[in-house]
Amino acid sequence: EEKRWVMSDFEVGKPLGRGKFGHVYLAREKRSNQIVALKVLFKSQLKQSQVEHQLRREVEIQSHLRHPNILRLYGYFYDQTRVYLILEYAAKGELYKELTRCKHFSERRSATYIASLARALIYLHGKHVIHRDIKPENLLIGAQGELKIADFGWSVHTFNRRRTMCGTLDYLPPEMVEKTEHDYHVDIWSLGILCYEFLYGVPPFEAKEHSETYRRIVKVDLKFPLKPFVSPAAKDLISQMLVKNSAHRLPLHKVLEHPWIVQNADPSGVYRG
Ligand SMILES: CC[C@@H](NC(=O)c1cc2[nH]nc(NC(=O)c3ccc(N4CCN(C)CC4)cc3)c2s1)c1ccccc1
Repeated sequence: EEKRWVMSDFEVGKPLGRGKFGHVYLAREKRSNQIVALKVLFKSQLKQSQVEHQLRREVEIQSHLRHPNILRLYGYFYDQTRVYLILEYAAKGELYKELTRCKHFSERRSATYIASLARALIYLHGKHVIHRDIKPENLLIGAQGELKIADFGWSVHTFNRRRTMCGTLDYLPPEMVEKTEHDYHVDIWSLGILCYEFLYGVPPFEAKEHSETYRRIVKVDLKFPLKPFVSPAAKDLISQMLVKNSAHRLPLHKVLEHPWIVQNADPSGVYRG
């Protein structure tokens, strides 16, 4: 079944966006007329950042995953200078742009997204995969408004450890900031950060200086602003996920049973507005 894809199999359309090491374009696979997203990464940039092994892992992991809230990776190919990933097209675009536009999400929308992500993480952890980079920039919205986890660049199989993070610190749990051992509980922490950011529009430990964010994370200096109004049930869920001791974080199946999720999440996992 491993088909060898080439550039001429596709008709490339408009640029959809950009990320680290490259761009992503709308494309149509000529034989099937299937619309896809073609992610084009530059080998030169991958090499100088020494992330080729990470990309291989991203492809290896994402190509074997099948879940409605995880973006499909259909295949890949490369030429002299670039690597191409053939990805599922998420027709409603990037979640972080939607969050910026709305400032913050309603409790129903937030709970619906958090429930979808919890289900996706249960599936991932069941396959011994930790995503480790759950944040708005890595979330896309499908044609029916469903959430899709994209960009498995930082994901790992639980048996092998690694660290050296770059980018925002905001989403890192204490054990990763303190560079101690970490496991799948890191994704529960990130889900808590995400829930807070959906409801308030900013992550909980945001600060001007990295050093200040670091201090607030390791101290779990969690504060709930008075505005916008957020229900006590939502705050209770967030407080049970943002716990320093990773073993005491609310397990994902308990997240799905939490009253705030039960009362606010749309059972279909799709937010219809
Ligand atoms: C998450 C970053 C990552 N992105 C992917 O892998 C991506 C994979 C993938 N599949 N579908 C996408 N869809 C879009 O990017 C998209 C953007 C805007 C859209 N709209 C504009 C507003 N309009 C009102 C509605 C339609 C629709 C779809 C993306 S991004 C990445 C990483 C490295 C290099 C490039 C891209």
